[in-house]
Amino acid sequence: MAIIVRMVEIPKEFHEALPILQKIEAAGYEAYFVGGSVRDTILKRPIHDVDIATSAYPSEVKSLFKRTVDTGIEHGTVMILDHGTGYEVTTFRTESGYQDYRRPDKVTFVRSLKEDLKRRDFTINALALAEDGQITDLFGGLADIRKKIIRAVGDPNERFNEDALRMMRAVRFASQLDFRIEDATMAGIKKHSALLEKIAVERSHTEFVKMMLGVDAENGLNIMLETNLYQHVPVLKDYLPQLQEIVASKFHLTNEAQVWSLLAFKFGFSAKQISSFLKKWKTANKIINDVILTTELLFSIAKHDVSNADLYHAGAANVDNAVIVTADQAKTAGLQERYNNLPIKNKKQLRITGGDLIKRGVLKPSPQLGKVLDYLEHSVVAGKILNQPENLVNAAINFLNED
Ligand SMILES: Nc1ccn([C@@H]2O[C@H](COP(=O)(O)OP(=O)(O)OP(=O)(O)O)[C@@H](O)[C@H]2O)c(=O)n1
Ligand SMILES: [Mg+2]
Repeated sequence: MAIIVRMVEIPKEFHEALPILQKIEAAGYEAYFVGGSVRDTILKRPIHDVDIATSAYPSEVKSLFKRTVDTGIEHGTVMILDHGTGYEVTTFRTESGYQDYRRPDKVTFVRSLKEDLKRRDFTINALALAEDGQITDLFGGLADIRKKIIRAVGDPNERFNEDALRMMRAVRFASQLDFRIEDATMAGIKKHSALLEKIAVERSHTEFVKMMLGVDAENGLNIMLETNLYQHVPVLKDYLPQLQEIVASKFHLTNEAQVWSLLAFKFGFSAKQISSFLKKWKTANKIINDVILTTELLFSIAKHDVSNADLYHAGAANVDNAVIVTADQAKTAGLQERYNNLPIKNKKQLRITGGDLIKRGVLKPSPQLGKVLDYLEHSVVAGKILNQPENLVNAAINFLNED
């Protein structure tokens, strides 16, 4: 049955898991490495999760090993802890139902590798690697990797109806791997783009961010526009001209905060708009905060008017973010150095405390105290007062006298 196209050397990331495959095979079943790790092996890309598929049923897998955990038993996944850090082994399966466009109503365990590979999303993800280095390629995945093509396994319409997230995965792989999406697959995405709305925002979020961080993100974003996928994720549909502008620019982002900051800046969003935008995308609060600070700094950079207070307020990480998003050395020259040379980086570095001011009799405990400390903080950052206890005390006294 198997069309064996190629032998590869088993990468070191798989070595620890080899005894698992050998044990399953010694018991008379089949076992393979599958999924993204096989694709990445051939592409010589770093391997993260190692997935194993087998013809043995979950109960049979469990009987072969001492320590197992039912991590996803209802869809056939058992984690094996006998060898190394723990590996997930999933029984070959077919899926049916998909009434909600995201998960099958029914999973059927099968003994045939072919049936298992047939239900996978793209040919490049439908390869199986045996313990001896043989690759089973039933759908032309190896040729597609060589030609840098993302092609649905079988009928793209069926694949996208089964799981609409796969449309975002296609775009993400196009960007991450610098691949082209094959015509029928592309047509399938155009036709079914609206199904993306059935998918939990968190899942689209993950794929969107991975896409924007890929080597060919401009192309990924462009495919979202061409296929109308952008109309079926939160907020983007109202900003086509701005998105086209981003597509036409060159950007190389390195973290999630930068992704959202680039969009928020181009969309001209205020802090309040950023917050509402990113809540719709279910973004973590820490990221929202960084995006607000980075975007504010981006506006100052665009106006060629960056004060020390702006840099101080943004903080080191967001100064770096703004420099990367701006992607124009002429506009950001010296900003990071200016940040590093700020007299203080946060309020705690002020060489006087509220308690000190009270002890020295500058003022009594009162709401005034906070105002005085804010004034000292801002004046030190602006370079108007030296961060030395005596200078700070004198400045506090003057401030109170003027007030
Ligand atoms: N919607 C999906 C998700 C996954 N898969 C299959 O399950 C494998 C593992 O899925 P996952 O780890 O989510 O993706 P990877 O392709 O491994 O990509 P990554 O490198 O990002 O993990 C995929 O390769 C693919 O064969 C699928 O057919 N449809
Ligand atoms: Mg994976």
